[in-house]
Amino acid sequence: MTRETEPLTIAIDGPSGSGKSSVSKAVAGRLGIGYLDTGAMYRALTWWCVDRAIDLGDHAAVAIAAADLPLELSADPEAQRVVVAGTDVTAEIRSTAISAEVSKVATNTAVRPILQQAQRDRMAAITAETGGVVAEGRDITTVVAPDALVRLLLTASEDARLRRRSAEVHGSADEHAIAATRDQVLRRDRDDSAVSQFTVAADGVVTVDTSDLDFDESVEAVLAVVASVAGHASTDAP
Ligand SMILES: Nc1ncnc2c1ncn2[C@@H]1O[C@H](COP(=O)(O)OP(=O)(O)O)[C@@H](O)[C@H]1O
Ligand SMILES: Nc1ccn([C@H]2C[C@H](O)[C@@H](COP(=O)(O)OP(=O)(O)O)O2)c(=O)n1
Repeated sequence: MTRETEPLTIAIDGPSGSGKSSVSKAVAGRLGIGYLDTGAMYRALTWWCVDRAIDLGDHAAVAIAAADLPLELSADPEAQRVVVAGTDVTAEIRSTAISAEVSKVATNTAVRPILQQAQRDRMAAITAETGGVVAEGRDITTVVAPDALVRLLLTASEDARLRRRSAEVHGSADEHAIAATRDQVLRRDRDDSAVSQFTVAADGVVTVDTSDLDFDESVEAVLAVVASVAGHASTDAP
């Protein structure tokens, strides 16, 4: 298979607020391939455990819930929908309450191999359906899909990440809003770093620093890496 005909698997990792989800969705849309938000799977499992009153500190019980998680996740980058046991939790899994708890689930080492295998299976199914996939998270370039055709680490300064998340969640990037965002960005990254390496690019992984790029420039920078590594051009003009 030549690089042009090889399935277009793109793995993107990075810390909170680096732009992984929004940039990955736009890149998948421009390339006409599917999208997998692996963080949404950790969030959906957290929601499911809270809903069923499973103690997040009970590692074995959370792992059993992970193996049985009745999750439906859309692959369409323009219409993301997360459904657990028939309940649409697309918005709720982004709530501050779930953001505050999700690292307890993501750092459970009995849970990770279960979700990582589910993510590999999902990547294969999306690739079979659309010819490729953009999968993003914390360990996609290193553990879930180290053989992906294109592997990228999206980074941004702490300041830029706090400002972005603050504007997104609180509609403002003033001092108070930023202070209220620190837990969901910095504390969570610190906790999540215990189980994944997503601040330094692994061998063969290309770093794209978006600190001084706006959103559209970030999308173009990622598409340029895809074109240089895989020889794929995007299908639409911006
Ligand atoms: N390069 C960028 N410049 C400015 N804002 C950005 C950029 N990339 C993403 N954003 C915005 O920052 C917020 C967080 O981005 P998101 O994609 O959710 O990050 P992550 O998935 O890495 O946590 C979103 O509101 C998004 O639109
Ligand atoms: N592959 C992944 C994806 C996410 N996680 C963890 C890290 C985060 O705390 C949660 C939620 O991830 P998500 O990507 O939604 O978080 P952000 O949008 O970057 O704030 O899951 C992980 O450990 N491994």
